[in-house]
Amino acid sequence: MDVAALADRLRTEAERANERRLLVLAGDRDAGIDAAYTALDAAEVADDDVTIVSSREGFRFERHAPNHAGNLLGRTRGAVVFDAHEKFSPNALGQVVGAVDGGGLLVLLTPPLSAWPERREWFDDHLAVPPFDLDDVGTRFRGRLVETLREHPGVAIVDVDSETIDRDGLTDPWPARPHDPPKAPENAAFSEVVYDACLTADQADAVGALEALRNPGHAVVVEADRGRGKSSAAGIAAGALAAEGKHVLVTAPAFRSAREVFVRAAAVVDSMGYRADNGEDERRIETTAGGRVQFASPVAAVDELGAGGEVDDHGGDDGDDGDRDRDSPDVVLVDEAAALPVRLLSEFLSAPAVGFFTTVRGYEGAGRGFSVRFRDRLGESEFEVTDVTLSEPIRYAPGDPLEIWAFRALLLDARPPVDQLVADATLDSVEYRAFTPEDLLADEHLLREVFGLLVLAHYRTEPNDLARLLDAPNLSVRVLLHDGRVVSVALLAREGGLPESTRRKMYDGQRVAGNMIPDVLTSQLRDEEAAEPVGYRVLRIATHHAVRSRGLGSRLLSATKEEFRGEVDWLGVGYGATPELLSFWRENGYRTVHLSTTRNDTSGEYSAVMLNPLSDSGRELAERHSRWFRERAIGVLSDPLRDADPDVVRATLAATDAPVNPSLSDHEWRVVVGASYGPGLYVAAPGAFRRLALAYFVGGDGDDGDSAQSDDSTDGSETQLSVREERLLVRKVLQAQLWENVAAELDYVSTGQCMRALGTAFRPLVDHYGGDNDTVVEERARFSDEF
Ligand SMILES: CC(=O)SCCNC(=O)CCNC(=O)[C@H](O)C(C)(C)COP(=O)(O)OP(=O)(O)OC[C@H]1O[C@@H](n2cnc3c(N)ncnc32)[C@H](O)[C@@H]1OP(=O)(O)O
Ligand SMILES: Nc1ncnc2c1ncn2[C@@H]1O[C@H](COP(=O)(O)OP(=O)(O)OP(=O)(O)O)[C@@H](O)[C@H]1O
Repeated sequence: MDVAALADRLRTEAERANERRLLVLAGDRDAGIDAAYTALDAAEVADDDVTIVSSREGFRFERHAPNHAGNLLGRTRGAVVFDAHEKFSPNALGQVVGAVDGGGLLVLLTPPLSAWPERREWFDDHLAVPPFDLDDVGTRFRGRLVETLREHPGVAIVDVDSETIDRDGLTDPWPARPHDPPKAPENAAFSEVVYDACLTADQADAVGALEALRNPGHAVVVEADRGRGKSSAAGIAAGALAAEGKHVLVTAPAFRSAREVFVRAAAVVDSMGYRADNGEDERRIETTAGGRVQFASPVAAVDELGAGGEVDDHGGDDGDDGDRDRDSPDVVLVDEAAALPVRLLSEFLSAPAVGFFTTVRGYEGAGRGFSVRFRDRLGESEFEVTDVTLSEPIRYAPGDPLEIWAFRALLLDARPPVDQLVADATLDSVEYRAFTPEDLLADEHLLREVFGLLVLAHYRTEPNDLARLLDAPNLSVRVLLHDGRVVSVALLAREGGLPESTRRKMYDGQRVAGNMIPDVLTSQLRDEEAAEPVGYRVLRIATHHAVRSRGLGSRLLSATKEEFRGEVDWLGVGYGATPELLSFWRENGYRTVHLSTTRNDTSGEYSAVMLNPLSDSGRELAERHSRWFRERAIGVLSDPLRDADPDVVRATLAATDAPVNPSLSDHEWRVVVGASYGPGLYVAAPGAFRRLALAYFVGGDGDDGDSAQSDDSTDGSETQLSVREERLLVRKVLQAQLWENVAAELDYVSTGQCMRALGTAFRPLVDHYGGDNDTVVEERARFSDEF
């Protein structure tokens, strides 16, 4: 049998079973490309149904460069040729696999399989971060990948150099069973045309469940693996709702993943005859009933909800301000919800009705913060929640061998241990362990648990991270085991220790990969010595959801600290700042040295950078940067960080290790005492109030960011303000917001009341920081009768 005959048989078999087949063409690149043409001709895939992903150009097929393989997400193609000879990445592989249609072929062009793992590749360059070089990068990911190719059913391997077929990949499958026909639920509210648009019974059930969103107070969660038609179900329901006059706001991490929603919504609106012309905007569909379906990025969608619909930002706005809509959405549909952080998802709970669409196992949205953490929160909300699962694949038959192979090769279905196995974990039952990449590779269970826990807890873990875990020379894994099962994991990246020449380059603005903390401290914060000490950055940490808040995360960090004391200068971390996480890191001895001045696009969070020194030079580094952070805090909070969440600001400052001396002049004290105890005005000397507020937040007079718990309570200590007062200090004094806005946000009945509350809030600060100052004592005495 030659390549042509093999491809023909693979295709015939694939079509019969409505499954996909994988044809690996291993060997010389040109010979592989020629063989791919031969195979596609023999398999009779139409040219316009083929996509090639390659760094080369000049094919007669649709072509994408490997770094744009994401263009295939959510698409359906008869065959995809993936040229892995140049610029191969695990992510790109994950992105292309899902796009192959049932009855179609994935053709993978690789170097000779026995040599591929050892070959130094483009992706390896990314793993060879200074001070490591290419020779330090492992070969395990590709080694494991090749093994899976040799083992899995449905995978054919041809050696194009010797023109031999190593495996034919034929499985002689049963013919595909037809889909159960979709049917409308009894007493359906949407019209029959809507259900006619569904492809499977599962999809019709999902649309039936989504009818609930016609009324406020309902939430629907649709879960499925990739390619089950969930975006389409969202689109069909969106179209039907818009045809009833509803304003449906659709959001997703990128418009790309929501495109299918709009295609289906447009088709439904058209077939119902409700389409209103709104030009060429593919992100907005209007209906003659006055409804619409409209896209907004997650952060813009949250703004739109918060602003009662005043913002109409959908990323590609052409700026026709005159057309801006002022009514807020009736329904929000969140596609690829699992790819969004829980904090952002929670914001959608302010919508009147909301649908969440999540991929359970797949390239995008692999993070399952959704199912684990957010699902509980949704259950506790006011919404009446309906869950639907789509299990029947639409593109291909259930049990498709290519899907099974991809799950295994990229660990898309990795999971932490089941809850029951770890439920009894305590600080006494766990054991701290270091695992090398060899250990992980040798024990598939362990690898799945470690990676599964990272995926579960972090919304951005992707196939490239699996390769990093196995091959990157700068990464280390530390875990806590309970009865041999992984309950807590930390992924550490070695950073710093860079030679002078590299430090100089960094200082001069050149990016040095894999050294996030030294890079921020050197290039942004202008410290040419910052990359000299060596440290470990905690890249990721996660505790199994069933055993959180038992001190395990903290134990893992303290054990790490003990292990590395004497070996490196610092431990550090950089992450999307939330009040809870800031408090977790602070409790574990990490101190703020930076809060980024731009928000993360997806989460909308500002990143905090924190250090925990282990040696004298680490301490010098941490102290110097804590001090600089304190010195610039007033400037950045009143400018780029003006809109940062006040609770994040409180917790960030509480985790700063550099006491502030407010040092007010006598005149400034008079203004502050006047505004607190008498008729003076804040505006007469805002700078003085800022320094006092900063001293209060940083100084830690009993405040640890979470001690002030109820809005108006205090912990009894003299200088402890209530949470509301602290927020007032952040918003008005540190962030220089307008009185009107502050009063509205913090529920003061008037700006006058808000102003008075600010004066009152400053009294304990005046007493504490100015208690020994003669001017303060005198001034305060003048007002003591009145107040
Ligand atoms: C670089 C990074 O990885 S930053 C991101 C950290 N990781 C994550 O957010 C993944 C999901 N979260 C988790 O896996 C865990 O919550 C961890 C790793 C943050 C903490 O692990 P745990 O074993 O629960 O830690 P531990 O029990 O020692 O400390 C818990 C304390 O952390 C704080 N905390 C941290 N995150 C949260 C949170 N999301 N919600 C509530 N409290 C939190 C609380 O103060 C909590 O104390 P409490 O339970 O008394 O309220
Ligand atoms: N009702 C439908 N009518 C026509 N085509 C459909 C329908 N439902 C799904 N499809 C097609 O099936 C494929 C998968 O559907 P869809 O993108 O909605 O699934 P998904 O679960 O969101 O998949 P992915 O996770 O890959 O984005 C798409 O090519 C889509 O066009």
